[in-house]
Amino acid sequence: MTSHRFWLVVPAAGIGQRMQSAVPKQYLTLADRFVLDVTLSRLLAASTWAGCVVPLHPDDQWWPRSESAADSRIETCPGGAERVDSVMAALRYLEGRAGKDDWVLVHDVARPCIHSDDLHRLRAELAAGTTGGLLAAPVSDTIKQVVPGSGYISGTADRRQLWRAFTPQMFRYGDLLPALENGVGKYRGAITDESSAMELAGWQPRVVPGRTDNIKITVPEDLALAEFILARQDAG
Ligand SMILES: Nc1ccn([C@@H]2O[C@H](COP(=O)(O)OP(=O)(O)OP(=O)(O)O)[C@@H](O)[C@H]2O)c(=O)n1
Ligand SMILES: C[C@](O)(CO)[C@H](O)COP(=O)(O)O
Repeated sequence: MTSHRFWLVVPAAGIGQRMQSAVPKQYLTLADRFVLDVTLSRLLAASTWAGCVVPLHPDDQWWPRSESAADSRIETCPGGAERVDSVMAALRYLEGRAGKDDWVLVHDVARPCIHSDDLHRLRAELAAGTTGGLLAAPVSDTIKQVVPGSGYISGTADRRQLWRAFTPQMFRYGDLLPALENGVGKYRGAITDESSAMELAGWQPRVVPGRTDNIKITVPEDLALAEFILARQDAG
C-alpha cells in the first residue's frame, strides 16, 4: 500500500482586527521573532511534509522580512476574504500535486504554541483511518447561552458534549476541497473551520485530545500568554 503524503496549509492572510494592532498579528513578535516564523519553524521542524503553502494577504508587506521567506520548503499564494477562502486558495494551489488520498493539515499561523507531540499524535491516529479530524480539548468552563446584544443569559449548555476545536485539522485532499466549496456555497457563515465543512458534507471527523496551551493569538492579552507558554515549553 502506498504511504500517503502529508501537506501543510498555514492560513496567514488575516488582518487581526480583534488584536487592535496596526500590524497584523502574525507579524507581531514573540522573543524578537515574528509569530509567523515561530509557527512555521515549529511545524516544519516537527515532521516531514510533502509541501507547505502559506496563503498571504494581497497587501502583505511584512513577508519579505520574515525568516520564512528564505525557506525553500515554504510556498505562498494569495489568500482570500475569509479564512475559508484562504484555505481553499491554498488547496487549489496544490491541485495536480496533492493526491486525492494525501493528507492536508491546516494550521492557523496564529497558533504558535503547537507542540510536536500533539502533531505526531494527530498524524499517527488519523492517518490510520479515512475520516480525518482535529486537535481539540474538552471545555472546562461552564458555557452560557446569551441573548445577543442583551447580556442576559438564556441558558446553560451541556458542556459534557462540548470540545474546543484547535488546529491542525487534518483531512484528505480529495475530500476537503469539495466539502469546503460546497459548504461555502450553502452555509458560508457556518464554515469557521475545516471540520464544519466536512460535517456538513456528511463526514464524522474525530477529535484527538490535545494540549490546552495550543492557543490562538486573537486578542491583545494572548501575545504575552503565548510568549510565556513557549518559554515554558522550551524550558522542558
Ligand atoms: N481572510 C483570512 C482570515 C484569516 N486567515 C487566517 O486564519 C487564521 C485564524 O483566523 P483569525 O484568528 O480570525 O485571524 P484574523 O482573521 O486575522 O483575526 P480577526 O478575525 O481578529 O481579524 C489566522 O492565522 C489568519 O491569518 C486567513 O488566512 N485569511
Ligand atoms: C479554525 C479555528 O482556529 C478552530 O478553533 C477557529 O475556528 C478560527 O476562528 P477565527 O475566528 O477564524 O479565528
